Amino acid sequence: MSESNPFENLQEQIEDAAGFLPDGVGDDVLERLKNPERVLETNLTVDMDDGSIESFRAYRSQFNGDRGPYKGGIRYHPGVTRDEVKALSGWMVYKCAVVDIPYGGGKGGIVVDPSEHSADELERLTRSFAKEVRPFIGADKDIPAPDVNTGQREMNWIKDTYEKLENTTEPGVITGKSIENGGSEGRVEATGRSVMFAAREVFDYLDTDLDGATVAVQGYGNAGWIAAKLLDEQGASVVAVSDSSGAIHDPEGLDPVAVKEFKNDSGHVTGYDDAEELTNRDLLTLDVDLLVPAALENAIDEDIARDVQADVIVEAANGPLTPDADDVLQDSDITVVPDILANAGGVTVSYFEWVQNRQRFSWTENRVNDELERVITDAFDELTHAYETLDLPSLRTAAYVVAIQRVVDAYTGNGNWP
Ligand SMILES: NC(=O)C1=CN([C@@H]2O[C@H](COP(=O)(O)OP(=O)(O)OC[C@H]3O[C@@H](n4cnc5c(N)ncnc54)[C@H](O)[C@@H]3O)[C@@H](O)[C@H]2O)C=CC1
Ligand SMILES: O=C(O)CCC(=O)C(=O)O
Repeated sequence: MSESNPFENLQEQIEDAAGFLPDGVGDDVLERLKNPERVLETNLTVDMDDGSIESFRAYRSQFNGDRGPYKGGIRYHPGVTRDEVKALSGWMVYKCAVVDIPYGGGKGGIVVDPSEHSADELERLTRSFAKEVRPFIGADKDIPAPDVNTGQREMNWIKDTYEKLENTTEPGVITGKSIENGGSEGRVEATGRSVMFAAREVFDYLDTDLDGATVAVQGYGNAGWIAAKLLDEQGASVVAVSDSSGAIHDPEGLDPVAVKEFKNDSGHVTGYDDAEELTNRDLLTLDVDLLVPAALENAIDEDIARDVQADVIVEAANGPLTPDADDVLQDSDITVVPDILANAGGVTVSYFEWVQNRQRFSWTENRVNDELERVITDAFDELTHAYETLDLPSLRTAAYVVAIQRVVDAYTGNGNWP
């Protein structure tokens, strides 16, 4: 994986796109668009099961709140850094803007390898984080959600801690909860589902068929495995998948559900059936119709990009391509559907969860999925419209132009500028 700094990459993406805004944007506003409003950085001290105490660095970045409360997930990973969290919070701003949901962007992270801790230790760590961020979060302030290595369990702990400390019931303080705790139908599948919708829309736009297309998926967690399953249901053939253990390949097509069951039992995708094993790099350069990076940022750098053979990339992960890789792929006429649209299903259904929590009224799974489909297809149409009418260099630039314009309009509409 490249050492490229995700925060610098985010800033480069914003700067590049801002140059294409029809009315331009002043330098002072551009600085605001490129930098977080505030970052909480703290140390969590947590009791371990053996009686010792360990401390963990933790962050919450609130990047921009011009369009609504800060919104974004919480990541548990040993590689979390302040700059990574800042970048992820910035991508949330433009993601919420491109799908036009009324949120700003935020993101949190804790430097921890969850596989090295018991459930009790993770609960104490999560509740300690919730106590630390409590003054800054709330259904109208900042609404966390799941990201890498966090899910319903952690969201339930945060909701419970917050509500006890505030002596209230406020399920909308966090999304991605279990259904019994106020979660929404369809949230677990939402990120992978929007990746599938984005793939379907771009294949249609390019006048090619998703039915029968070959697909490689990097990362077999929440986003990757659901994308693989739903793409398979659309008739695509998922020929390769990977996780941090390595990659597996079957040119005849893998069964995504059977691979997931194997991973649930064994902890990894490698060793599945008699599938050929590949390196993680080999998976990224397979000759497939569609490549879905669904692991971490900077998975594809300039060097790997030169060897990519896929015709289309749909980004399930946040920031999986470095800007240099993006340039190489553009020169090779490989179409990239950017993360801020393709994986926006997660936050969109989080928004539906928040709306349901506020209304104290639950939607059916069909309603959630239908509304999600509408949001993603409308956003894809707006993006391709901007791409064509403004003659923009890539769909990523188009997504940022649409999104930045919305953030600037909200900021200036508040009477801030010019
Ligand atoms: N969970 C969600 O709702 C959303 C997630 N995302 C993004 O999707 C990406 C994945 O997130 P989740 O699926 O939630 O995380 P997850 O923790 O469920 O899964 C991550 C997967 O990536 C694999 N992985 C890690 N390093 C790898 C490598 N070098 N090569 C191959 N596989 C590798 C892991 O083994 C695991 O299978 C992240 O970039 C996240 O920010 C984006 C929007 C929403
Ligand atoms: O569901 C959410 O609010 C945010 C999900 C997230 O962290 C992301 O889209 O990267």
